[in-house]
Amino acid sequence: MSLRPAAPLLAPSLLSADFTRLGEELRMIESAGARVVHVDVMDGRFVPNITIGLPVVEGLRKATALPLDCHLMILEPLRYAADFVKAGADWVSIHQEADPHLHRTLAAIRQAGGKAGVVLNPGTPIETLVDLVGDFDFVLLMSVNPGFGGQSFIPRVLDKVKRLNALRAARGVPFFIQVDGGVSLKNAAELVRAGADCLVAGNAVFKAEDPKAAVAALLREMGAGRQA
Ligand SMILES: O=C(CO)[C@H](O)[C@H](O)COP(=O)(O)O
Ligand SMILES: [Co+2]
Repeated sequence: MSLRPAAPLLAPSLLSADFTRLGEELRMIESAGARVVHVDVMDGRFVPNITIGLPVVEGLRKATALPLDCHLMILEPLRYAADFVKAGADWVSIHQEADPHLHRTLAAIRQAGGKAGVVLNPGTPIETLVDLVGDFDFVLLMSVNPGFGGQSFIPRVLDKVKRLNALRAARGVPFFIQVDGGVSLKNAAELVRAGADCLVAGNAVFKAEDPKAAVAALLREMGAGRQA
Protein backbone atom coordinates (compact mmCIF):
# COMPACT_ATOMS: atom_id res chain seq x y z
CA MET A 1 0.00 0.00 0.00
CA SER A 2 1.40 3.38 -1.00
CA LEU A 3 1.28 6.04 1.67
CA ARG A 4 1.08 8.80 -0.96
CA PRO A 5 -1.53 9.78 -3.60
CA ALA A 6 -0.83 8.50 -7.14
CA ALA A 7 0.36 11.88 -8.45
CA PRO A 8 1.26 15.12 -6.67
CA LEU A 9 -1.51 17.72 -6.65
CA LEU A 10 -1.34 21.45 -7.22
CA ALA A 11 -3.88 23.55 -5.32
CA PRO A 12 -4.00 27.13 -6.62
CA SER A 13 -4.90 29.53 -3.80
CA LEU A 14 -7.77 31.85 -4.66
CA LEU A 15 -6.33 34.40 -2.22
CA SER A 16 -4.28 35.77 -5.12
CA ALA A 17 -7.07 35.50 -7.71
CA ASP A 18 -9.23 38.33 -9.05
CA PHE A 19 -12.21 38.31 -6.66
CA THR A 20 -14.40 40.07 -9.22
CA ARG A 21 -14.00 37.10 -11.61
CA LEU A 22 -13.83 34.02 -9.39
CA GLY A 23 -15.88 31.86 -11.79
CA GLU A 24 -13.50 32.59 -14.67
CA GLU A 25 -10.46 32.03 -12.46
CA LEU A 26 -11.84 28.61 -11.47
CA ARG A 27 -12.40 27.64 -15.08
CA MET A 28 -8.89 28.80 -15.98
CA ILE A 29 -7.12 26.68 -13.32
CA GLU A 30 -9.38 23.72 -14.08
CA SER A 31 -8.56 23.77 -17.78
CA ALA A 32 -4.86 24.23 -16.94
CA GLY A 33 -4.83 20.93 -15.02
CA ALA A 34 -5.29 21.86 -11.36
CA ARG A 35 -7.29 19.23 -9.49
CA VAL A 36 -7.91 21.04 -6.17
CA VAL A 37 -8.78 24.63 -5.22
CA HIS A 38 -7.31 26.16 -2.06
CA VAL A 39 -9.55 28.58 -0.16
CA ASP A 40 -7.97 30.70 2.58
CA VAL A 41 -10.40 31.54 5.36
CA MET A 42 -9.08 34.21 7.76
CA ASP A 43 -10.88 35.70 10.76
CA GLY A 44 -8.85 38.82 11.61
CA ARG A 45 -8.07 37.28 15.02
CA PHE A 46 -5.89 34.21 14.52
CA VAL A 47 -4.27 36.06 11.64
CA PRO A 48 -4.27 39.82 10.93
CA ASN A 49 -6.46 39.62 7.83
CA ILE A 50 -10.09 38.87 6.96
CA THR A 51 -10.94 37.01 3.77
CA ILE A 52 -13.53 34.47 2.71
CA GLY A 53 -16.47 33.02 4.69
CA LEU A 54 -19.25 30.46 4.32
CA PRO A 55 -21.37 32.26 1.67
CA VAL A 56 -18.42 32.50 -0.70
CA VAL A 57 -17.64 28.80 -0.22
CA GLU A 58 -21.28 28.03 -1.06
CA GLY A 59 -20.89 30.10 -4.23
CA LEU A 60 -17.62 28.39 -5.17
CA ARG A 61 -19.28 25.01 -4.68
CA LYS A 62 -21.85 25.93 -7.34
CA ALA A 63 -19.16 27.20 -9.69
CA THR A 64 -16.79 24.20 -9.80
CA ALA A 65 -16.69 20.44 -9.40
CA LEU A 66 -13.06 20.56 -8.19
CA PRO A 67 -12.52 19.61 -4.55
CA LEU A 68 -12.53 22.71 -2.34
CA ASP A 69 -9.69 22.75 0.17
CA CYS A 70 -10.61 25.20 2.96
CA HIS A 71 -7.66 26.31 5.07
CA LEU A 72 -9.22 27.74 8.23
CA MET A 73 -7.03 30.40 9.82
CA ILE A 74 -9.56 31.02 12.56
CA LEU A 75 -9.74 30.74 16.34
CA GLU A 76 -12.20 28.22 17.80
CA PRO A 77 -12.47 26.24 14.55
CA LEU A 78 -14.87 23.73 16.12
CA ARG A 79 -17.58 26.41 15.91
CA TYR A 80 -17.42 26.47 12.10
CA ALA A 81 -15.50 23.46 10.75
CA ALA A 82 -18.52 21.23 10.03
CA ASP A 83 -20.38 24.21 8.54
CA PHE A 84 -17.62 24.55 5.93
CA VAL A 85 -18.17 20.93 4.91
CA LYS A 86 -21.92 21.58 4.71
CA ALA A 87 -21.21 24.67 2.58
CA GLY A 88 -19.31 22.49 0.09
CA ALA A 89 -15.75 22.08 1.34
CA ASP A 90 -14.21 18.67 0.63
CA TRP A 91 -11.09 19.19 2.70
CA VAL A 92 -10.99 21.33 5.86
CA SER A 93 -7.78 22.07 7.71
CA ILE A 94 -7.45 23.65 11.14
CA HIS A 95 -4.42 25.17 12.84
CA GLN A 96 -2.77 23.29 15.69
CA GLU A 97 -2.04 26.70 17.28
CA ALA A 98 -5.70 27.79 17.16
CA ASP A 99 -7.35 24.82 18.79
CA PRO A 100 -6.72 23.12 22.16
CA HIS A 101 -9.23 20.38 21.14
CA LEU A 102 -7.82 19.19 17.83
CA HIS A 103 -9.03 15.61 18.25
CA ARG A 104 -12.62 16.76 18.67
CA THR A 105 -12.55 19.19 15.75
CA LEU A 106 -10.92 16.67 13.39
CA ALA A 107 -13.64 14.16 14.30
CA ALA A 108 -16.34 16.78 13.61
CA ILE A 109 -14.91 17.42 10.12
CA ARG A 110 -14.83 13.70 9.32
CA GLN A 111 -18.29 13.17 10.76
CA ALA A 112 -19.62 15.91 8.47
CA GLY A 113 -18.10 14.04 5.51
CA GLY A 114 -14.92 16.04 4.92
CA LYS A 115 -11.23 15.17 4.82
CA ALA A 116 -9.66 16.55 7.99
CA GLY A 117 -6.27 18.28 8.04
CA VAL A 118 -4.02 19.81 10.69
CA VAL A 119 -1.95 22.88 9.83
CA LEU A 120 1.37 23.69 11.48
CA ASN A 121 2.86 27.17 11.49
CA PRO A 122 6.57 27.37 10.59
CA GLY A 123 7.58 27.34 14.26
CA THR A 124 5.33 24.48 15.39
CA PRO A 125 7.15 21.11 15.56
CA ILE A 126 5.73 18.06 13.76
CA GLU A 127 6.12 16.12 17.02
CA THR A 128 2.96 17.87 18.27
CA LEU A 129 1.00 15.57 15.91
CA VAL A 130 2.44 12.22 16.96
CA ASP A 131 -0.53 11.29 19.15
CA LEU A 132 -3.05 12.27 16.48
CA VAL A 133 -1.75 10.08 13.64
CA GLY A 134 -4.77 8.25 12.27
CA ASP A 135 -7.15 11.02 13.28
CA PHE A 136 -6.32 13.29 10.31
CA ASP A 137 -6.24 12.77 6.54
CA PHE A 138 -3.55 15.32 5.80
CA VAL A 139 -1.03 17.71 7.33
CA LEU A 140 -0.49 21.19 5.94
CA LEU A 141 2.96 22.61 6.67
CA MET A 142 3.02 26.39 6.44
CA SER A 143 6.13 27.66 4.69
CA VAL A 144 5.28 31.30 5.45
CA ASN A 145 3.66 32.89 8.48
CA PRO A 146 -0.07 32.69 7.73
CA GLY A 147 -2.11 35.77 6.90
CA PHE A 148 -1.02 36.98 3.50
CA GLY A 149 -0.19 35.75 0.03
CA GLY A 150 2.99 36.66 -1.83
CA GLN A 151 5.50 36.05 0.97
CA SER A 152 8.88 34.32 0.64
CA PHE A 153 9.28 30.59 1.23
CA ILE A 154 11.00 29.76 4.53
CA PRO A 155 13.73 27.29 3.44
CA ARG A 156 13.99 25.26 6.66
CA VAL A 157 10.44 23.93 6.06
CA LEU A 158 11.99 21.61 3.47
CA ASP A 159 13.62 19.65 6.27
CA LYS A 160 10.30 19.59 8.13
CA VAL A 161 8.66 17.96 5.09
CA LYS A 162 11.39 15.30 5.08
CA ARG A 163 10.93 14.60 8.78
CA LEU A 164 7.14 14.38 8.43
CA ASN A 165 7.59 12.01 5.47
CA ALA A 166 9.84 9.84 7.66
CA LEU A 167 7.29 9.89 10.47
CA ARG A 168 4.60 8.78 8.01
CA ALA A 169 6.77 5.90 6.80
CA ALA A 170 7.61 4.87 10.37
CA ARG A 171 3.95 4.84 11.40
CA GLY A 172 2.70 3.33 8.13
CA VAL A 173 -0.36 5.57 8.07
CA PRO A 174 -1.42 7.04 4.69
CA PHE A 175 -1.99 10.74 5.36
CA PHE A 176 -0.89 13.23 2.71
CA ILE A 177 1.45 16.16 3.14
CA GLN A 178 0.57 19.63 1.85
CA VAL A 179 2.84 22.70 1.78
CA ASP A 180 1.54 26.27 1.63
CA GLY A 181 3.35 29.57 1.21
CA GLY A 182 5.92 30.90 -1.23
CA VAL A 183 5.70 27.83 -3.47
CA SER A 184 7.21 28.50 -6.90
CA LEU A 185 9.09 26.89 -9.78
CA LYS A 186 12.23 27.30 -7.65
CA ASN A 187 11.12 24.90 -4.91
CA ALA A 188 8.25 22.75 -6.29
CA ALA A 189 10.34 19.77 -7.43
CA GLU A 190 12.43 19.78 -4.26
CA LEU A 191 9.32 19.84 -2.05
CA VAL A 192 7.77 16.88 -3.85
CA ARG A 193 11.08 15.02 -3.67
CA ALA A 194 11.13 15.66 0.09
CA GLY A 195 7.69 14.04 0.49
CA ALA A 196 5.06 16.71 -0.27
CA ASP A 197 1.96 15.43 -2.09
CA CYS A 198 0.05 18.67 -2.57
CA LEU A 199 1.50 22.13 -3.12
CA VAL A 200 -0.54 25.31 -2.64
CA ALA A 201 0.41 28.22 -4.88
CA GLY A 202 -1.21 31.67 -4.93
CA ASN A 203 1.05 34.32 -6.40
CA ALA A 204 3.02 31.83 -8.50
CA VAL A 205 -0.21 31.07 -10.37
CA PHE A 206 -2.51 34.10 -10.34
CA LYS A 207 0.14 36.83 -10.49
CA ALA A 208 2.07 35.11 -13.29
CA GLU A 209 2.08 36.73 -16.72
CA ASP A 210 0.39 33.60 -18.09
CA PRO A 211 -1.41 31.84 -15.19
CA LYS A 212 -2.41 28.84 -17.28
CA ALA A 213 1.18 28.24 -18.36
CA ALA A 214 2.27 28.73 -14.73
CA VAL A 215 -0.03 25.88 -13.59
CA ALA A 216 1.35 23.62 -16.32
CA ALA A 217 4.96 24.51 -15.45
CA LEU A 218 4.42 23.90 -11.73
CA LEU A 219 2.79 20.52 -12.47
CA ARG A 220 5.74 19.61 -14.67
CA GLU A 221 8.21 20.47 -11.90
CA MET A 222 6.17 18.50 -9.38
CA GLY A 223 6.08 15.47 -11.67
CA ALA A 224 9.86 15.68 -12.06
CA GLY A 225 10.21 15.81 -8.28
CA ARG A 226 8.15 12.65 -7.87
CA GLN A 227 10.24 10.78 -10.44
CA ALA A 228 13.55 11.81 -8.94
O1 LIG B 1 -2.45 30.35 3.57
C1 LIG B 1 -2.00 31.25 2.90
C2 LIG B 1 -1.52 32.50 3.55
O2 LIG B 1 -1.75 32.44 4.90
C3 LIG B 1 -1.96 31.13 1.39
O3 LIG B 1 -2.54 29.90 1.01
C4 LIG B 1 -0.56 31.22 0.83
O4 LIG B 1 0.11 32.30 1.27
C5 LIG B 1 -0.57 31.12 -0.70
O5 LIG B 1 -0.07 32.25 -1.28
P1 LIG B 1 1.42 32.35 -1.95
O6 LIG B 1 1.60 31.12 -2.78
O7 LIG B 1 1.32 33.61 -2.73
O8 LIG B 1 2.39 32.40 -0.81
CO1 LIG C 1 -3.51 28.67 2.68
